[in-house]
Amino acid sequence: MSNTKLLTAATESFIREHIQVIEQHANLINIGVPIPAVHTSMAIAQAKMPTFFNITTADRDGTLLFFAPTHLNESVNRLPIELRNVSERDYFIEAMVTRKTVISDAIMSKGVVVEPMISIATPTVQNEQFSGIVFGAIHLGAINEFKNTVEQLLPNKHVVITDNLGRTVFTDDKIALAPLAQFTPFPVYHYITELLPVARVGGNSFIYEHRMNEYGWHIYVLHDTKNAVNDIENNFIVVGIGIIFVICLFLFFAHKLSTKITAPLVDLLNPEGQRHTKKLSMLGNSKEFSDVANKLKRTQFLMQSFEDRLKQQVTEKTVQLEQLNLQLAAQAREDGMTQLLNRSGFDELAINAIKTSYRLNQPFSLALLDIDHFKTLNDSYGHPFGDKCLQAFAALMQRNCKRETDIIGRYGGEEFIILMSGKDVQSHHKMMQKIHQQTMALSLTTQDGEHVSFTVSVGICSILGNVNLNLHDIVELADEELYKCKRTGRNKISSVTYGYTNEEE
Ligand SMILES: Nc1nc2c(ncn2[C@@H]2O[C@H](COP(=O)(O)OP(=O)(O)OP(=O)(O)O)[C@@H](O)[C@H]2O)c(=O)[nH]1
Repeated sequence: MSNTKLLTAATESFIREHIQVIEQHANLINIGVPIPAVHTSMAIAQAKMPTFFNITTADRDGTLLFFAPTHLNESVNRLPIELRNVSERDYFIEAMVTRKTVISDAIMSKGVVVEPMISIATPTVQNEQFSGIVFGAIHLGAINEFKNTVEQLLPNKHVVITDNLGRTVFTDDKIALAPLAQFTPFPVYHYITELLPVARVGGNSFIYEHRMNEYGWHIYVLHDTKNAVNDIENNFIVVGIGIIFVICLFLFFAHKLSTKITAPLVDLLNPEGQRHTKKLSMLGNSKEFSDVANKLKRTQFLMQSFEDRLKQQVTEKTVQLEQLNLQLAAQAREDGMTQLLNRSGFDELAINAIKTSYRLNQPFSLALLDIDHFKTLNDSYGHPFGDKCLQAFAALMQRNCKRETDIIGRYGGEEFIILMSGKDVQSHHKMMQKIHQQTMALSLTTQDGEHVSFTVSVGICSILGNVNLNLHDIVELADEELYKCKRTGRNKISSVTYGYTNEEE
């Protein structure tokens, strides 16, 4: 039961209890019990119920007839008539008119005792005529019933009870509200509590609960806003931690569940094979699962085949590319017209061959061969014929220089080069003589059917032992010999030997 409901029930039973006493005595009068006996009973009742500071009878004009406690009767009788008459009081008038028990608003008593009070008035009726009232004044300052209830049930809360006009009937000791003080809380709303009404009492703010009892009294239970806000904030933390805990728990179980589902699927894709068997059985052998498993296996198989095919294609392409690279490299070193090495191709091989010869202390010769008057050939028979001569001369060289160690190249234009290693330099010279003679014997037919021959000049540089000359030096020396040939009439061989002898032929 809520706080206000409890208190509402308590106030109702409090009022009912007091009504009963008043109505009992009115009834005694109504049924004709001798008045002295009724007065005696009233005095006893008042003594037993100290919240009644008096239980009184008045005649039909409102004049007080009897006053309990009886020791005040004399004082009452000495009062001026207007103070001994209650005919102007609302509770008297209402009881007279309605012929029913009336509970007054919270008012000040008058007469011998002036205190805040609530009057319970019951009309008396004799010969069906209104004959007066029996009424008891509840001393608001002496209400202790609720105090105990409040202290026991609501130790940290405050209670305000008002009549139906908002005049204070009761407050606990901690609230500084005088009896009869007006208490009509005007709800303002707190930023945290938002929807909870907040009342201000004596400069303090309280969140309040409100209820009205069946007699029109208002019951307010006040909560200190600081405590209430703290309570709410604490609850926020507790609720927040609770929510986080629940989320964590949910995530944990969600993870467990997802792992339980996905682990066997992942395991299915594991090429190690049968490890999934146990996990599969965890899920049961449902048709859906075996469908998924089969599809995954099929996908895995397709992926594997695709990967294998891809690897094979990559390997094939790599080999093709390597071959292409070799071809390109070879082409880069080759003279397109004669298929001999070009200058850079020749240099690359010749440098290594020279180094090897030096290391092995082997003799070697380098010869430059230049077709004589080649320009005239071109000019006389045309450039294509010139090309034909170049190709024929290249073929002639290749036919003669068949040793593995012979390196032949076209060094530019109509100039050819050959490096001969091993054996003796005489054999190199003989080889050049052979080429020289065969060139003279070579006869090429022009487009016009004319037979044309040409000659070649040859400059040779032979090296015996390690003379510390590099390719460039040796080419220059051979070129000097070639120049000598050209200068002295062409169609000649001139040679120089380093490390042994210098000979001109
Ligand atoms: N047909 C043809 N001619 C070329 C090629 N490369 C260079 N020539 C020509 O070869 C000729 C070389 O002429 P020159 O350097 O004066 O030499 P030459 O006429 O042989 O005179 P000498 O060497 O002094 O006997 C030039 O006319 C070039 O145009 C080629 O690939 N094909």
